[in-house]
Amino acid sequence: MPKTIAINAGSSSLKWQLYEMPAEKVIAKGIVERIGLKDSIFTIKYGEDQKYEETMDINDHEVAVKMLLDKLIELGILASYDEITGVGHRIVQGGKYYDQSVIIDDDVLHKIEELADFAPLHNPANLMGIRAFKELLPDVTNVAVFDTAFHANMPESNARYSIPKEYREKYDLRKYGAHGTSHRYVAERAAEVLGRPIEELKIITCHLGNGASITAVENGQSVDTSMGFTPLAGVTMGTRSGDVDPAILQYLMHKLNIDIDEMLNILNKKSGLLGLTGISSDMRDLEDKLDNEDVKIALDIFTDRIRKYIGSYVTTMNGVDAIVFTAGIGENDANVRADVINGMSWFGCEIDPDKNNVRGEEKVISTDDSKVKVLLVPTDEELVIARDVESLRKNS
Ligand SMILES: Nc1ncnc2c1ncn2[C@@H]1O[C@H](COP(=O)(O)OP(=O)(O)O)[C@@H](O)[C@H]1O
Ligand SMILES: CC(=O)OP(=O)(O)O
Ligand SMILES: [Mg+2]
Repeated sequence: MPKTIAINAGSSSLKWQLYEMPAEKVIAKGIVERIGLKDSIFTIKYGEDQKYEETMDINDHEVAVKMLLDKLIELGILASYDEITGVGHRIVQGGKYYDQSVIIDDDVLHKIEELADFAPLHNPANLMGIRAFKELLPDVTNVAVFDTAFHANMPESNARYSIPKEYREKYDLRKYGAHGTSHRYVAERAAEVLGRPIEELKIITCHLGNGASITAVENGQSVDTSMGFTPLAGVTMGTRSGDVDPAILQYLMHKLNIDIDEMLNILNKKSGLLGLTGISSDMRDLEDKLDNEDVKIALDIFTDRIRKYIGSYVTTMNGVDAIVFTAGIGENDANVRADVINGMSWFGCEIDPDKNNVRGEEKVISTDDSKVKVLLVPTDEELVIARDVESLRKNS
């Protein structure tokens, strides 16, 4: 049976899942963390609860991929490399070029590279993943699945910034959004759970992971989303500021005597929950520290910004039928879900504390008479990637 690997490469990590297709069965999955640092951590989960873990120095993505392929054989998960018929890569930015997944050739590779400024934390890392697989498995089909694809056809009035037309046209300045694979998947699942055609629904999807974004989905299409030209915009995230007054940049750059790269590094990597608390970017490290005033305010900011985007998207769509929570925080954190929804009773939205007391399960968590349904839907970007690889591979 053909096997497909779905890859989500970050700057210092590589998450992957190996599927048997078309059965869509996960046969192994894992993560390589701390690539390029001392004591990289290599983990594989497979079979019935079996786990392989090793700590060693893994210098770059190619070494990580080589080790992954070797271990798949050593652990008997694969008999040979030839069993892998497709590799799918999560690519954050597809810019103006892509509104659907494509097989990666030299031109695609070049465009992903060209778009690095449109997703500086992500596209360069995604490229490292592609190059590593192309080097080690040169004959296998590689497919790019873009975070931006789902948002590519949003109404112009939502995608444009109020800046001079000449710059917009010359430099492709617009809202591209991100996490689209996840927003699309959870919106479709939510319609399924509610037993209604997605074409009839107005849905707001909240992808709350390390990066976080909110999307308005009408008629099954993304009509607006909180991330912008890059994934820095929108709600407060783990280390990213989300929306700020752009005049802060000039003011701080003068005060600190720093250049724009350093300024953006502060907004991308030192802000958000980490910057607000000075403690951690990880929600799990903050929730037991509510006696710390900065932590308390940071968590209020986190949920408040999400609630404001939801409110604005209710206006964008002139209504909402369902609000969906997903990703690391959205799937695991009942307090965040409750804090976001409590205070929205004015438009008929009420969470059921008992139903909400759950983790990672696909279900409705609003009260029976809540006019707007609230759902928890675990995302599965890897499955969407594997499906796209399989369909492009078959048709190529
Ligand atoms: N049990 C939990 N409670 C609260 N937050 C959690 C929990 N588990 C994971 N998270 C949060 O999820 C985040 C990671 O989400 P994830 O979707 O995996 O992010 P990414 O794909 O961007 O790496 C972590 O930063 C952490 O804050
Ligand atoms: C686009 C984005 O923010 O992705 P991630 O959440 O994986 O950082
Ligand atoms: Mg993610």
